[in-house]
Amino acid sequence: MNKITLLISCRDTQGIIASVTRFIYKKNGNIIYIDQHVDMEHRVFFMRLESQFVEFPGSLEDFKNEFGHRIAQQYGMSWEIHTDKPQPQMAIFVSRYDHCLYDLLGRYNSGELHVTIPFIISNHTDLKPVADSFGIPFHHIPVGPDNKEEAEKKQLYLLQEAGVDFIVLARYMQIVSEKLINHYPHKIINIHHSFLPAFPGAKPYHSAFKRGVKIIGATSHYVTEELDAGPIIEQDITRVTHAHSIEDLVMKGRDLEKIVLARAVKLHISRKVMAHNNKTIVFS
Ligand SMILES: Nc1nc2c(c(=O)[nH]1)N[C@@H](CN(C=O)c1ccc(C(=O)N[C@@H](CCC(=O)O)C(=O)O)cc1)CN2
Repeated sequence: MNKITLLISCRDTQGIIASVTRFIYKKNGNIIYIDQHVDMEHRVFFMRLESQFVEFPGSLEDFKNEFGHRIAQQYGMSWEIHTDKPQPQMAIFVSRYDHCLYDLLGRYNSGELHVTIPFIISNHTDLKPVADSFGIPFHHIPVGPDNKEEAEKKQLYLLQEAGVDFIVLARYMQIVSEKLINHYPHKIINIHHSFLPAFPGAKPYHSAFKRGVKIIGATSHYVTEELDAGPIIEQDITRVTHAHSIEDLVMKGRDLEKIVLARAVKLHISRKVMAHNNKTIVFS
């Protein structure tokens, strides 16, 4: 069975759903999922639709061209059509912390993540044995104050050569540049180890401990140039008390980071996230 996932956004007006579903119907598609949201403040309409086809009507390119000319242009839509095959290519960037990397590779190994991981990139060599144990190529690209541009050129070459679709920063402790972000707009997913907007930056657990908070959290967001300020995809929290040391906060936080990052990555893979005005619509 052929399945497509359609994501659209456009100025809100009457008849959008009717026009789109009629087009799918005329192409003998069976709609198996449909959800929509209207940003009432900005009058913007968002929709996610999945349709199955017993026999896909011609080529995907022809389908896209016809949808573009007959429907999307009429409403001034931004739109994407995705198929389940080929699986998206997901690159992982990591530094020295291994908990998110192990979690993602474990889920990948058990078939939970419908992606292909072509390689892992790191600015340190510490986690190469982890990559080796899962049989995934590991590229060590050191990053220092004097070679950030050169390092990113190497990263971009590997990413483009492998046809990478999106990047996961699994506790990658380097600021990525506008150049890399512009090549992958809303396609770089970071896990930040705090309940944003509280405690951005490299040492949130220390800041949380010093502040004496009673709740800590983790946030997964799309990366933008501004540090830890991109559209939030997923968050979660846990309660802490005066009795918890910084080390306790770090340990409790790690579990949250793994869960939140995995949820965000799976939502992205399922094409259930649409970014708009530095926020996200996350379909169920
Ligand atoms: N352009 C962006 N790059 C990155 C983001 C982001 O939101 N936008 N998130 C970070 C991850 N991160 C927190 O989640 C983070 C990573 C690193 C730092 C930091 O201050 N790094 C120092 C160097 C630290 C080191 O070498 O260990 C630096 O780069 O000068 C803060 C927050 C990933 N990149």
